[in-house]
Amino acid sequence: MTADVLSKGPAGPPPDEPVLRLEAVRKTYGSAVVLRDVELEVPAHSVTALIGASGSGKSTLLRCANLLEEVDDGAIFLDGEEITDPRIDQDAVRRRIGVVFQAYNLFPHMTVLDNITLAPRRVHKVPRDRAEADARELLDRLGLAGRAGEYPDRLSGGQQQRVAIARAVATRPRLLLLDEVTAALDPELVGEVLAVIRDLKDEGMTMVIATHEMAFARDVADQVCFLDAGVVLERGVPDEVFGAPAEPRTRAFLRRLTEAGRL
Ligand SMILES: Nc1ncnc2c1ncn2[C@@H]1O[C@H](COP(=O)(O)OP(=O)(O)OP(=O)(O)O)[C@@H](O)[C@H]1O
Repeated sequence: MTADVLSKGPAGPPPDEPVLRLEAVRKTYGSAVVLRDVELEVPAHSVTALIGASGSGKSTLLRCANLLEEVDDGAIFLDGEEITDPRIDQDAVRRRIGVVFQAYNLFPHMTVLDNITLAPRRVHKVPRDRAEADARELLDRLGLAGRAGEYPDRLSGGQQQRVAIARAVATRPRLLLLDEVTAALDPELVGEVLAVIRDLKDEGMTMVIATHEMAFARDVADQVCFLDAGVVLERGVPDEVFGAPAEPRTRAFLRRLTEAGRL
């Protein structure tokens, strides 16, 4: 898919406007500062990987971007529109952002097909026939053809997570946020989920991915941001951040991973 196909025409944002932009974002929980002056730009059709130790603020950043958390200071823009403006219609913003978490959060009493078509039909008012045809096509692409009528508990963790990703992209979001989507999976199921994310990248989906899968981040990301205690300490293309990190704390983080056999 080309940028032309996805652009919003004359009324849309300027072509060089990042899909997501964070300006001096600060987030606290009580007296703890969890995000500190975070700046981030996510260009259209690019993948940003957020890496960093547990507790460094990766999930919080994603939750702020999706307005699940209120920022204390700074501003967040989606296609150039400030979404942290209190006058904004938050539901309308969330309709433009897909989110997938570590826990798949599928509705257990609904079939795979109903899980995927619920938001397109109820929220986006897509007619049932159309929503179901789109969902079946998606399932096909994600290697889940024939699973439409199953209930989630009949599927493996990897299959459930692929359904969760299908559900998130069924509404054709402008931006997809993925938070540790392989963390709950058995190691042998991780690859199938990562393959799906790689396919979405190839189709031009703009994504921000919080991950502990360093090899994947290095392989799939256009930009890697290393978070350390709520600060984006280092950012760059994967070869810079992984190959020649400038900051001692990035080097120490990567060394720990190497020693643990995870890099
Ligand atoms: N709702 C909350 N209330 C209070 N503190 C919170 C809350 N959510 C997160 N925190 C704290 O904010 C900090 C950042 O957490 P966050 O989940 O964003 O880190 P993370 O980098 O995503 O970690 P992980 O890799 O383990 O998922 C942590 O110290 C965490 O304890």
